[in-house]
Amino acid sequence: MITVESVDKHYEDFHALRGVDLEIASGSLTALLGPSGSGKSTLLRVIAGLEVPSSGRVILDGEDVTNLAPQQRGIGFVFQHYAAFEHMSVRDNVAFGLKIRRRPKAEVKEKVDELLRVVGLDGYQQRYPSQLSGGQRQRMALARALAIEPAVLLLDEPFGALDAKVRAELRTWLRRLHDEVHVTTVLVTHDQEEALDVADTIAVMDAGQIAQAGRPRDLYDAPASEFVMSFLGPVARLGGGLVRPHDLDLSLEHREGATEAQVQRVVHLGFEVRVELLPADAPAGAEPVVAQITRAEAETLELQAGDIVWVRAPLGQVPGVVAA
Ligand SMILES: Nc1ncnc2c1ncn2[C@@H]1O[C@H](COP(=O)(O)OP(=O)(O)OP(=O)(O)O)[C@@H](O)[C@H]1O
Repeated sequence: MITVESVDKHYEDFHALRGVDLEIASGSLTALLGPSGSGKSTLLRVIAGLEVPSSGRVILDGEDVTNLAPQQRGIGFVFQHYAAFEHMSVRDNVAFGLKIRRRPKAEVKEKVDELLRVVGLDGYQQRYPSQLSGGQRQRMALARALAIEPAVLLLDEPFGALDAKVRAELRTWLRRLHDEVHVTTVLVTHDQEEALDVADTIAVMDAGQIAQAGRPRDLYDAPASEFVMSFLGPVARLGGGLVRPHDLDLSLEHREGATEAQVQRVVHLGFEVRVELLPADAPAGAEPVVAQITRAEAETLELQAGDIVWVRAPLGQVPGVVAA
């Protein structure tokens, strides 16, 4: 268990972390999610011991480590741009931490082979980093971080520099790797899809504070604020409140609680259909309200640009009120 207790971090006159309290369960995969500058990396670096908090404590498995150096914390770290030893083979890169700890040769070889299998780089032992793809380099970085059997694995946008397809593959892979090795993992990301896909707990950060922490589903279904709601997925603003586009209900007749709107555009996205609507009471120049409906619904309604429809939030979810 990692406990972050009332942590503040000031950089001269900038207040980067503001009273952060967070509990990270042993064996979990927790994502720190938030916009650029919200303090994700700073919090990760405080947990790692690369930054000393201005006040507050970091407790690892019951031990106050606030004043311990990073190498005394049993932590593996992977950054976005991994600095590999370019003149060393993949085997030697992964073996590095074990050799420093003067482990017997046979044990090192066995361990490195096992790790390279786990990260899907078996057979790459003799290659050099320059002969690997970006995704393979990051997997080698993970193998290297895992080699010392850290109590905690900290990942700062580890796939950030890679293209979207490789990122998606690697996060599926990371999830499976985590299921296999169960090391307590904290992942920094600004990508909500990545966090929802991979993490079992998400802590959403906003301006140096934890806006909300919990299971991905709970955050998605019961966001504590408009900030959390809009950060975790698409939103539509209707009658002053936020709703999910797929929760909007369209009909051709007036219904209780519905708002009259004109269809601006109907976009077919395969299975789903996006309907851009302009509410009758919208001020001039307002952004359209986007509703997401199924193809079958769109066919039943026979929607076309220019049509008048009635749109409402789900019953019981009054626009203007966000679940607390
Ligand atoms: N060494 C430093 N000196 C001064 N200010 C800093 C320092 N490191 C970070 N900051 C500031 O602290 C704030 C939080 O930075 P941090 O890197 O933690 O954000 P982040 O959420 O990880 O952002 P990103 O997604 O862009 O990496 C930023 O406004 C940043 O400019």
